[in-house]
Amino acid sequence: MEVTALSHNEHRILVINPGSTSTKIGVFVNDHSIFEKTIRHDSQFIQCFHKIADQYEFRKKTILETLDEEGINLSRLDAICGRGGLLRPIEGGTYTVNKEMLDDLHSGYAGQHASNLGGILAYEIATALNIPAFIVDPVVVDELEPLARISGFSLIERKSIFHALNQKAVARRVSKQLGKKYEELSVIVVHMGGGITVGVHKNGRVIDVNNGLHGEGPFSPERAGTVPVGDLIDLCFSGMYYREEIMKKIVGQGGLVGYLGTNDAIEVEKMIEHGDENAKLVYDAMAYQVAKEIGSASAVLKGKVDAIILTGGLAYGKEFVSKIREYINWIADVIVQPGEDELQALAEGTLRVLIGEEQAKEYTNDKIVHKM
Ligand SMILES: Nc1ncnc2c1ncn2[C@@H]1O[C@H](COP(=O)(O)OP(=O)(O)O)[C@@H](O)[C@H]1O
Ligand SMILES: CCCC(=O)OP(=O)(O)O
Repeated sequence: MEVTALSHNEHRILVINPGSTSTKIGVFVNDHSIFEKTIRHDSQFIQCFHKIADQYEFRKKTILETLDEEGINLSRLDAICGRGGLLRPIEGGTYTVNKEMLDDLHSGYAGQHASNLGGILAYEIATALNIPAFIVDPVVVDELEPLARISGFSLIERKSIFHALNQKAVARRVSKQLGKKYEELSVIVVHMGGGITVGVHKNGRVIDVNNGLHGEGPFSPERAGTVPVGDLIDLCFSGMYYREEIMKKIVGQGGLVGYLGTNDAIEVEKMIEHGDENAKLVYDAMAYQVAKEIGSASAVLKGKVDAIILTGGLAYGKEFVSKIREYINWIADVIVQPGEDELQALAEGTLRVLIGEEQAKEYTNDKIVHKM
């Protein structure tokens, strides 16, 4: 690749977004991408690792080899940023990767999710280069209103676990397009990927959102979402399953995977094209549940919704999007922003700190959370 001299106000940033079956990496000069690559991993190989953190050595080697092949000079980097992680609940922003954060990511204190590797990889590669490591808007960004925390069962509090990074980045982008500040708007952002989360963004804060990992909301390509609770309890105590097996059926093998054996919506669309009635019913049900969640989010905003934004991989599906639209068009304008731009969002969050526009926040592990 072409090597150019950096001027004093240019910052070169490596960003790392570990997903369940891929690691996306990018190199940015300020907020301008000069290299991006999705490294795919064999899903059966990945599943051999007992804990997410055990994949660290393998993913690090793959990243470094890829950068080397592309001729990227690591010594010219100024900072590294990873997508993090199932940590304890924190407010949005850019965080320095510190020891307390690393302890929680390594142990999976708040749970197992591929993004736990983001902070670990950023830290390990950055430390060898003597440069800082950050994470931006991790999946545990928690800005819930007190009202939204009440689950209805006094032993369990609702949690904020969602696609915070992409939801906030897309909401900021659309606000700009609408000629307003993110902090002035009330929007509903629907990220539809492996998991599906519907966030209520009011004046720059996500005041309510479904826990998209193992909590609630619509079912998704690989997660069950809300399930009838009494029946789930019966299943748990039926003696037929270990805890890990039930958890896997909810996260990873739930949703489309459970009904149709695939998490790939494109494959499901092909099944429907070939006349598979069951696939059509299940796919329609997923759109129906997403629409119901949007309706519920619009009630949180008392109907004063500036826009509904559909994003994530499933937003590429024209039929799927049009099904959702049929139910929710009456609420507000629907803006479709397919895919995600998480690498860009990581670079922008890091840059805000490097140029002094924001100060990096410090993570502390003094909050106790119910472990999963
Ligand atoms: N063109 C497309 N049409 C319909 N569905 C798509 C399309 N592209 C991707 N998807 C689906 O989007 C889902 C993955 O979304 P993505 O946002 O990449 O997930 P992740 O949460 O892993 O980042 C998969 O079910 C995939 O099949
Ligand atoms: C854990 C909430 C965010 C999420 O579901 O991410 P993926 O869809 O990338 O697994």
